[in-house]
Amino acid sequence: MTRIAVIGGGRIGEALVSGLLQGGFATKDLVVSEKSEARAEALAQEYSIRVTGAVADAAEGADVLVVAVKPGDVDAVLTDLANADLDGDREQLLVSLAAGIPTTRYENKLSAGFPVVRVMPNTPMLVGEGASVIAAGRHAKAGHLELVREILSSVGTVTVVPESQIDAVTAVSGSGPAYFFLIAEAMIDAGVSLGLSRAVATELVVQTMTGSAAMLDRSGENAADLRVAVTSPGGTTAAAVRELERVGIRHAFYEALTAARNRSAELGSTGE
Ligand SMILES: NC(=O)C1=CN([C@@H]2O[C@H](COP(=O)(O)OP(=O)(O)OC[C@H]3O[C@@H](n4cnc5c(N)ncnc54)[C@H](O)[C@@H]3O)[C@@H](O)[C@H]2O)C=CC1
Ligand SMILES: O=C(O)[C@@H]1CCC=N1
Repeated sequence: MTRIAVIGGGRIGEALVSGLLQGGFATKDLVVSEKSEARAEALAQEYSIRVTGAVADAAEGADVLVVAVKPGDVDAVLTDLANADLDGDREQLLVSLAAGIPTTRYENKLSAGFPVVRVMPNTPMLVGEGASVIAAGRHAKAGHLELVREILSSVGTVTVVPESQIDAVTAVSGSGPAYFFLIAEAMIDAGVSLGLSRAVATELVVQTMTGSAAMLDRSGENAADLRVAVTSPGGTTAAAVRELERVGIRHAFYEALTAARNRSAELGSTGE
């Protein structure tokens, strides 16, 4: 069985651990390295897995090293890995979940030829509905991509792209859940302002979003056609859409995703 070390047990590290365990991954094949003691204790309790404070301790004996720390902490992890007494006989693979950080940053610090796969995950992996996008580094072979695909497919969909597209992917699916939650929040508040209880507004918004996402996924129709089907001539939806267009909702999304893409590229060059 593949042994996985997750370095950084924060929000995305925990989402991965939780998703993998729910998908049937064995607790004995999973170890987390987490530098916050409180966080380490909480993870060990919640998931009954081994959690250690030392990166090297987690990395030794693991087949796959998943880096899930903030971009600014990646260099410190790489220094720990470079100084660790890793098992030279074992073929290891490094998988980076960090936004912005290119595979070359890892390749330049690890031993020659070390395979690296860059991943942009998203938090719905916590409930097995993640969208993970993977890109091969210079030394990653088809078999390495396949292994990463196999691991991540237990927590959602997996798409392969060239690394040059990962910043754009980060803007769409990595940050995407936040846009979605922001819209949900705004719709709930708007429902409350129209006199609905928060409980009723929340229930309606959650089901409307779940149902609409299911239609988009399963109906075979595109988003524009599905929206048109709800928009009766002279009706309520047309009145609402007119307001959304007046305040520039499309332009807002173009600008927002461009800002996220640019920020991802910036994280790659500065790390902060
Ligand atoms: N939160 C999200 O939706 C997404 C996050 N990401 C990426 O995942 C990475 C982690 O993000 P979050 O989980 O949100 O951050 P976070 O701050 O919640 O988690 C990072 C964790 O790493 C730990 N850590 C830092 N340095 C460490 C070290 N040297 N050894 C062991 N543990 C260490 C911290 O104590 C913290 O618990 C980032 O690089 C981010 O760009 C990618 C996609 C989505
Ligand atoms: O906001 C961030 O930087 C991370 C990367 C994608 C989602 N969250």
